[in-house]
Amino acid sequence: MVTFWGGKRKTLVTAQLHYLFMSSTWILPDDLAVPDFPADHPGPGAPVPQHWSKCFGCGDDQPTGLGMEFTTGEGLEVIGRFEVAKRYQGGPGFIHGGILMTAFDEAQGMACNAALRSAVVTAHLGIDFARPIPLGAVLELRSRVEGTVRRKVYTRSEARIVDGPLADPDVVVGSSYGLFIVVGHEHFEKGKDFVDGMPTGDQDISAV
Ligand SMILES: CCCCCCCC/C=C\CCCCCCCC(=O)SCCNC(=O)CCNC(=O)[C@H](O)C(C)(C)COP(=O)(O)OP(=O)(O)OC[C@H]1O[C@@H](n2cnc3c(N)ncnc32)[C@H](O)[C@@H]1OP(=O)(O)O
Repeated sequence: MVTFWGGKRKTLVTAQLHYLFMSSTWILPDDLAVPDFPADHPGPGAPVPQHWSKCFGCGDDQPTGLGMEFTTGEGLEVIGRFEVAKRYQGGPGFIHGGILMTAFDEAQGMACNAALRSAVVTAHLGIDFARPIPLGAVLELRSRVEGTVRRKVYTRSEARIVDGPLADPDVVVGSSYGLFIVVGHEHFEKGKDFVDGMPTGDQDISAV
């Protein structure tokens, strides 16, 4: 904790500095329900299909997208991977923060879908940028559902560099928490006039 005087009015300003643990506080509700493990869960290492082929996060028919690929992990964990392409640059040589946030959004949405078998949309996302992430790094995002309250789904995710420059699977380079909301197919009805393609796989969920 650091206290100092600042500004023309000499206001007392108190700032808490997190030198050691760069992570924000995210308080889960007391009435959180942990979802049942799906009876037909394939076990660790199974591919988790894209949810929509035009999706910027996971679609294989989206050339400018992240092209994230997902597999199941232990329990309800979902593991996503992508390589930080040069076009995702923010500061010279490093990933743009918004790209990392997009990856966390996608990864936690996929974890909701795998655990609950329901469509979800993002209501709130938080992110901690713990280390600079170089271009060419292969990022692995491990995400899970912490629990649900009615239609609200609370999630967590951590990113590590597992291949390429600065790879170290023991170092968390970023982390995120999310609040997703379970929605019905009518949610996507509003988008059907703007869709720019047709589903290309059985697993595709889109507005068409
Ligand atoms: C990109 C498309 C994704 C396609 C997914 C296809 C399905 C595949 C399935 C799965 C894979 C997922 C992979 C996708 C990954 C990417 C996901 C994205 O980036 S989604 C795009 C960004 N997000 C939006 O565009 C939402 C825009 N917002 C809305 O449409 C509404 O606000 C919505 C649906 C979130 C809530 O509206 P209401 O009318 O249905 O429900 P109300 O009653 O307002 O909220 C329900 C509960 O949630 C709380 N809530 C809602 N928003 C909140 C917020 N921002 N912060 C805190 N609480 C919030 C409320 O207080 C309420 O809580 P109480 O049950 O009463 O306790």
